[in-house]
Amino acid sequence: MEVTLYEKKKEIKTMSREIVLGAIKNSFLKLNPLKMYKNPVMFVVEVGMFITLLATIFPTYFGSTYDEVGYNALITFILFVTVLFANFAEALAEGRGKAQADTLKKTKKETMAKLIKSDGSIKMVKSSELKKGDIVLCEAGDIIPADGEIIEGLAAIDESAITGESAPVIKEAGGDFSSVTGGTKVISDSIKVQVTVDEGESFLDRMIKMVEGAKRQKSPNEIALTTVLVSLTIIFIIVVMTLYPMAKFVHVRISATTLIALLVCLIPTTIGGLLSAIGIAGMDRVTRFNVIAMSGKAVEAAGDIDTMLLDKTGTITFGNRLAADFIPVGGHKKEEVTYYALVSSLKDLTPEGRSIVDLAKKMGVKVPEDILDGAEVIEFTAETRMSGLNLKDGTIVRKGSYDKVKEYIKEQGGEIPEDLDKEVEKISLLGGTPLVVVKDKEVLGVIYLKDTIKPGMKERFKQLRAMGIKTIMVTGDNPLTAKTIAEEAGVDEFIAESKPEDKINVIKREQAAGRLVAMTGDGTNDAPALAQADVGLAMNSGTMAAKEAANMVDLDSDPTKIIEVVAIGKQLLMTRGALTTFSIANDVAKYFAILPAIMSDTLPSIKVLDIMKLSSPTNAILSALIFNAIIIPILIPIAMRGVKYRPMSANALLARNLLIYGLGGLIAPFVGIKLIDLIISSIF
Ligand SMILES: Nc1ncnc2c1ncn2[C@@H]1O[C@H](COP(=O)(O)OP(=O)(O)OP(=O)(O)O)[C@@H](O)[C@H]1O
Ligand SMILES: [K+]
Ligand SMILES: [Mg+2]
Repeated sequence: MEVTLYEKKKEIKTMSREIVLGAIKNSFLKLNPLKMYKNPVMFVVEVGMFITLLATIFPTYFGSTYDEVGYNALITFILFVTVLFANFAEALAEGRGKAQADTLKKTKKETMAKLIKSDGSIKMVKSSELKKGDIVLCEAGDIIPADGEIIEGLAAIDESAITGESAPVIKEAGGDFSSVTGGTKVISDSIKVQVTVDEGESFLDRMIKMVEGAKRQKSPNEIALTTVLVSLTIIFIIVVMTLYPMAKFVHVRISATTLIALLVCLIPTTIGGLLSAIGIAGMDRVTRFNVIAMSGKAVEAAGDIDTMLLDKTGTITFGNRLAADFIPVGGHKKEEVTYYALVSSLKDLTPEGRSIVDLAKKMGVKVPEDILDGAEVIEFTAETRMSGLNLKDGTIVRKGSYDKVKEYIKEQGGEIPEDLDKEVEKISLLGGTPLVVVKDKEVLGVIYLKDTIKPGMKERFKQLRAMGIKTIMVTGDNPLTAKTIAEEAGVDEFIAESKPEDKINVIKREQAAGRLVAMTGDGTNDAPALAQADVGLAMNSGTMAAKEAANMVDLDSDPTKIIEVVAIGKQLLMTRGALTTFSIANDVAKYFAILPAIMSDTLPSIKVLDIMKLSSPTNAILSALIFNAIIIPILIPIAMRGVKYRPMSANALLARNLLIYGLGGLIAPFVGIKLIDLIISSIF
């Protein structure tokens, strides 16, 4: 099973000359101990370096002889390079984000806004002067001055500055596509926009802060791991310190420099040096998928997801549910149901409604020109699942979901035709959505709304199952349609005829069972559920409320991208785990490489342990320390790219990683140190 992980990745230059040069400069700036202490393991190395530096200048105070000044200087230099390598890893990871932030900042320039005053007149003001609640006019060619909701009109908007997608999107007042983002451009028509945020809190501001890492805080997982690394470091400091009196007791002289070299080899410098780079790079990978994550914690939570909530229409299916046929029931004629289906949809602006009008007109059905005069519009809501018109002559026309229409007919005291069930079932078994058409209290027939499952969904759900993630489809559609689509797409569970609040209940139920839940959504009524979910991915096309509640926003508005986000989160957790395993295994191996070499001169009995046969004790220490330093840059590509990822269960992954990174970590130092020793001994 292959992963589709990087398929859609936008090709952004990841490692430009500027980024590398900037990272080199920043790795020196990060040497400042006031910054360095935030990375405790590397801070210990830096302190060690200062001590060996002093031992180079005043050797006798530190148990060295004047003969060893060169050795002390060399150790100091290697330690310096070790710290620098670690800083470079972090700076490189940060650099990519900074480059992206710079591009975004260019988008965020001061523009002039057409503020509509309370008397209706227009005043030109600077965009930075706008406040929440202000109403502005945006016409073709204007840059939208602030985030807001369209309160009047419809326009084509170029959002490429933010999404990178050049095709314009249509935004209009009312519904789930009414939010606009500051910095985007109106291409045609004009809209009135109510500003929804104050200066400095806009979506663009949040994006810039996020990619710059200004908001980057250590995630709980990172903090926990740092605590483990610090504990290990403290243990090794104690071990190395007790080594001194022990050596003295058996008349082995060990200088402070050698002890520090030994300490640095033993403490987890590899993972200590790469830890923050792994986290930053993980977030960066999400960003390059055009998903903005509000925190590293959110990305990691995605890696731990147990349950994923998806809606049917638009996520699993294409979502452009189009009318395909009109089917009469109860002895009515096809013309009749087609006509009233058309009438019921004349003012229905949903894609479903518009497709009904299109199909009926294509079939040649016409309505009187004055039919809408004095008619009352009943708009579709997810709550009522019906829409229609109350005509001036008293005729009531409705269309809606099977269950709601049945309720409605019962209330009106009407009859349900016997053949309705059969027709509804037929459509549902095809995975279509049946809409029942009603005139007054009579059922006329059914509209067949056709929808298609996106290609490759089955594969994707299979991958999710392989990762141990349960998928639940939550849909407003009827149980039979839901069942058909659920089976065809291969989701694990489905909930049909659900109201918006059902989503939040499902999330709460799963969380109460101790599971971490992800969901995608775009509507204002999704906002509470997006906030409740551990990972909430909002669509950029959706409402501001949804975007604010979620902890991630997909700029491409592709609901299935949650699958990639989960994969990236898992990859981030795995990379951190793998490199931690490698680092610690490495340190254990180094212990067996160096200690026999140091001791075997004076303690011949230790010789049996000296399997590496290094050229001299001094060379053993130098080789180990050099290996310890260069393993950091060698692993930078893995830290940045993430370890190879294949969907499989957590246990299988753990076993695989222990094998590769644990065993690899044990063997690598023996090979590496031996090689370096061969080189050193041939030089000196
Ligand atoms: N324009 C409309 N007029 C009347 N009824 C509609 C209209 N659109 C949809 N319906 C009915 O309402 C139901 C619920 O619609 P809603 O959009 O809330 O959910 P859905 O799109 O079916 O499911 P999902 O939650 O997967 O998107 C639909 O299954 C359909 O029966
Ligand atoms: K180490
Ligand atoms: Mg829907």
